[in-house]
Amino acid sequence: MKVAIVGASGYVGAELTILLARHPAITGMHLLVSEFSDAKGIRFSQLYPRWQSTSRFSEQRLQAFNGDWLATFGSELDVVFMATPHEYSQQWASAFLEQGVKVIDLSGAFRLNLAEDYPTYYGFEHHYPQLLEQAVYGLAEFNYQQITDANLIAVPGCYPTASLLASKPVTNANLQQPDTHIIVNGISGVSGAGRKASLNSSFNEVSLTAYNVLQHRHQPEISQQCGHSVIFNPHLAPFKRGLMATVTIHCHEQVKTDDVQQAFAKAYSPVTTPLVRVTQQWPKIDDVTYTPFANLHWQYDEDKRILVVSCVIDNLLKGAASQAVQCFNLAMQQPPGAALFDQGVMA
Ligand SMILES: NC(=O)C1=CN([C@@H]2O[C@H](COP(=O)(O)OP(=O)(O)OC[C@H]3O[C@@H](n4cnc5c(N)ncnc54)[C@H](OP(=O)(O)O)[C@@H]3O)[C@@H](O)[C@H]2O)C=CC1
Ligand SMILES: CC(=O)N[C@@H](CCC(=O)OP(=O)(O)O)C(=O)O
Repeated sequence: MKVAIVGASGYVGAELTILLARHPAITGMHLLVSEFSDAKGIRFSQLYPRWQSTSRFSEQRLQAFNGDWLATFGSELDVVFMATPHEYSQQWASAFLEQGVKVIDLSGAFRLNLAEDYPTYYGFEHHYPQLLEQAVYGLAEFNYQQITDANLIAVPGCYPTASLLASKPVTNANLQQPDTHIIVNGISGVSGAGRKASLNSSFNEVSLTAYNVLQHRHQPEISQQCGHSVIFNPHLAPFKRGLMATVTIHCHEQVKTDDVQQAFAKAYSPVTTPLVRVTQQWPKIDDVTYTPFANLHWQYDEDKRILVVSCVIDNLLKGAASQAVQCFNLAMQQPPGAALFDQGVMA
């Protein structure tokens, strides 16, 4: 199969380049950047020397992407991965779909159901409401059937991935008290903000802080996918990679510890969902960085009917690139662990 990665110079695109190079079914890969990118024409390994001589496509040059490129090379592609800004993904996805290319988009351009939410949460008008209807949400552990049949896959955001892995077993089993909010406290490393320089993500400026409280674009995404009202408090922390979401859920009066146990056992098992591990202790970010795994642990107070679930992921892998590869494997009828793990161990 032949694939392209648009945004291959960015953090997420670079992780994808390395993961997909390990994929046995991929025979060709185009690495693309924006038309006026500083990275245009240079080799991937010059930008990311860590991968020099270690990966199949790392000596390839980054090419400028535009309409001419698409007209010349689009028809030879099976799948395009868009690791680009939201507005840019929104603008280009339909052109790939028209050429018969499956689109796996890692931005937020196709994650929300309603076009009218885009100006509020993303700051632009959405011009493709029909694609919002068509897009399948790529949370692989829950939407595997729809992903298998999809042409346009919206890979979840990093915070929503950890938040939903923690909360969906509970909301799918209807254990939550209806007239309450699910409260999500999220903490992300700085790579969550992407590679581009900005004052807020510069080394001397970052110190643990809440940000975008009550207005972050991931709040409607989490709420839409778990079907319950959510309060989302994101925090930025001074480490490079990794993300934790700790979720507090008020359960209804019939809920016992056994019900919670059964809800998580139904959602996750080492055989059917090997990338999600329910652990015996509270998970740490270092348990999962540089891996495609999500680790989670929960505790329930039967008297107060309060359930707390904490989930950790690598924001660039399970929160983006490796989850996109899970979607690729489902959509292209590949083994679920291809390029990701072999019997539970990183490939
Ligand atoms: N970082 C994270 O933890 C996560 C990020 N995401 C999403 O993934 C996407 C990529 O994020 P990330 O890698 O962090 O961001 P980066 O800023 O690191 O990379 C962005 C990439 O997009 C390219 N790009 C920018 N503008 C254009 C354009 N007009 N045309 C074509 N390419 C363009 C850049 O290339 P160049 O500037 O060289 O042209 C670069 O390769 C974003 O939508 C982000 O929201 C999703 C989940 C997690
Ligand atoms: C630390 C940090 O800045 N994180 C990013 C989230 C990155 C991500 O996963 O989200 P999208 O794909 O929705 O952009 C933020 O809060 O905007």
